[in-house]
Amino acid sequence: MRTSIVRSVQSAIARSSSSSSRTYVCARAYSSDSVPERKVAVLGAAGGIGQPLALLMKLNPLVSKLSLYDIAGTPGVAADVSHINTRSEVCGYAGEEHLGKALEGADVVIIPAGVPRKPGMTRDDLFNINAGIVKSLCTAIAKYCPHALVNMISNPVNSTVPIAAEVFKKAGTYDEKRLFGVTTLDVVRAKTFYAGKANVNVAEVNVPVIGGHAGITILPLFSQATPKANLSDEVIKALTKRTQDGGTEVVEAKAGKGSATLSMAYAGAIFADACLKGLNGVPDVVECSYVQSNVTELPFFASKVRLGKNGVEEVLGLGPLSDYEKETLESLKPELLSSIEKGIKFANQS
Ligand SMILES: NC(=O)C1=CN([C@@H]2O[C@H](COP(=O)(O)OP(=O)(O)OC[C@H]3O[C@@H](n4cnc5c(N)ncnc54)[C@H](O)[C@@H]3O)[C@@H](O)[C@H]2O)C=CC1
Ligand SMILES: O=C([O-])CC(=O)C(=O)O
Repeated sequence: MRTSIVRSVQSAIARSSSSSSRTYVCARAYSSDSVPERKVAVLGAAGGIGQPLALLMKLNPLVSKLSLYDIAGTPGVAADVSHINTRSEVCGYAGEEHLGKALEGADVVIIPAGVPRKPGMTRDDLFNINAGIVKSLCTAIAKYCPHALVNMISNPVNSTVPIAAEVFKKAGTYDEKRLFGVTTLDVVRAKTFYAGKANVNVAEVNVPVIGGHAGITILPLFSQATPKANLSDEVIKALTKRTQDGGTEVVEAKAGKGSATLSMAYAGAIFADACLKGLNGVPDVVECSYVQSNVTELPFFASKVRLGKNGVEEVLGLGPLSDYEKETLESLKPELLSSIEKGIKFANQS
């Protein structure tokens, strides 16, 4: 992903001698026969995450159609990114009456629609607003692109993914292989924080992160981190806590102006790229994601997942855990279960 973005940017700069100005909503750049046609839709594309995510997906050579949907503001975002001379055609859709067109034929739908946290709030405090948004967007997905891979970013992810599953079940379109809670930002943070403490090249670091995506439900497995480093128990605990509180660290630093957007867009682009590679048959694509799972007794759980032509090819096991990780895993289960149940209840009563 990193290499392909750099290549796209480099070749875009090399080709930047002439660009025409376009004022229409859909703009085609150029086509390529070497990779399959893939449509990616971003719902909430005019927001803090949506805009940089739209940029990063426009730089992805695996995307042939980029569909940007929001309740307002998307024609401007679409016109802007459409001038970037990369493969994809870009279309901007604003307003619910255009949601069907935005979704039709999508292979991957990324959902960063909804309100972000302010200081003092938990992700669960977003439930009342975001649950309804996610429910209505997923109802439309079931209707217009029931086979798309859905990348859920909207918080609280621990509940919005079960809501999506229930909506799809009711519509008769649920396929557990195609629904993903995006927890990649937890992995991105764990890698960065670990590299800093272990004094290793961050580009080589791998750290699985399991559980869910809120506070103590986020469990980075530093015992499995590579390259190996001899970190003390205290340092591992501090790294775990910092990863769990990474979102809050950004919310506080932004002081009322929202939560992580740029790092989230990066993480979302990494995960969508992995989904596209899996769909295209690239072997051994593995990312952590919050999916329907039986690796624990909880119905949804984040762990390493192998991606393939149908979405989830295999939910991988947790591997060996340290005593600290075993204890932390047990203590996160009640909160995660209650967030899952809250989502299921919401979807079935409203
Ligand atoms: N999974 C993760 O790791 C992360 C998740 N998030 C979550 O992502 C969500 C979005 O965050 P930001 O982009 O910062 O918020 P934002 O407020 O900047 O953007 C949200 C966008 O969603 C749009 N929107 C609202 N209702 C909509 C609907 N019914 N259909 C389509 N679009 C709709 C808004 O118009 C807005 O443009 C929040 O819930 C936030 O908590 C944020 C960071 C990390
Ligand atoms: O903390 C938040 O509200 C946004 C988020 O999920 C993150 O940054 O991990």
